Amino acid sequence: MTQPAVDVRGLVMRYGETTAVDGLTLAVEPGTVTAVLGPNGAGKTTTIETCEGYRRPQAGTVRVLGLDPVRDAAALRPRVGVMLQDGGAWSASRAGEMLAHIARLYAHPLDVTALSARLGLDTLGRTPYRRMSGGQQQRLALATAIVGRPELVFLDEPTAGLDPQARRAVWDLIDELRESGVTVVLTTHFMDEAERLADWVHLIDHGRLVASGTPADLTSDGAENTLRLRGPAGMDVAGLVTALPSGTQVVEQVPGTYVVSGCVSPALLAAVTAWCAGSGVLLDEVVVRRRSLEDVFLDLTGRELRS
Ligand SMILES: Nc1ncnc2c1ncn2[C@@H]1O[C@H](COP(=O)(O)OP(=O)(O)OP(=O)(O)O)[C@@H](O)[C@H]1O
Repeated sequence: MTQPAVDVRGLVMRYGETTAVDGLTLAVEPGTVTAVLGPNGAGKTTTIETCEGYRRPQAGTVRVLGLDPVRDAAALRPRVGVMLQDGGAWSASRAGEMLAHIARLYAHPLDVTALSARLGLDTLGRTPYRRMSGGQQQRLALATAIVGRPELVFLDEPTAGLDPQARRAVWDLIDELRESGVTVVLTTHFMDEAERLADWVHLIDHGRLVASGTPADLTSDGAENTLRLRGPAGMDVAGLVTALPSGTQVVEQVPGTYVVSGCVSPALLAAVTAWCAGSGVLLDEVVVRRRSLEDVFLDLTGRELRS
């Protein structure tokens, strides 16, 4: 196996009595977009900040591009882009100046004018950072993370607070980063975003890894997808079940709405429609509902609110 871009082993991080990260082990394959997901307080930011070299592991090891993020910070700085949750910019700085200044620190930066236009920062003129909207500050933080053409970029909630247009622009940019071979590690609370962008997902809770895989693996793993039928109320559910592969269940949830659960396959769909044809039943609607990443997330981390 190639050397992971990020290699976290047995990481433990505590704040006083609180164990934020509790023996976490995970790896990020180079060239992938990897999403680190978890409920509030799961330990995502602490883990990412440790990978960025802002915190020293209290136990375990962290390697980024094969290097120690604290000891080898100087060697990693030109190779790793970082987008923090709260930008960390000087309040009087202007978007264009700040981006141009940061670009000058790198040997082969992206074109600042083009990047500003892509992220809608080109119209900000002399607006100081403190007067920018949250979404503008967020986009500037993303631009500063990638302007130096990093090999690896950490994006902490890159689309939090963005409107739908800006969100799409950020998604396109992340797609392009992947296409150009950049490794992207991102945290997000938007499950549709993770499903859309990530090649790989690590789900963490209480500072530990609870699941890992591609979005497709996670949503199909042991999952019972469902088929939802709408038709006449009071259909012969018992008769339908006998016509379907063993293990399939059918429930009339409310009159006229039926949920068929089991292994949803083309054969199951054909068996349902064949039974309907044989029984003279005309369905109004047949919907295949696949488990989403959000279903997996809620199943694994529970539905109660986190503080
Ligand atoms: N500087 C700090 N001092 C004390 N406790 C902290 C500090 N930073 C984080 N914590 C605690 O550590 C735990 C993990 O926090 P962390 O910010 O890493 O989680 P997270 O998964 O990023 O959460 P969120 O999704 O809300 O951003 C939480 O219980 C949090 O309250």
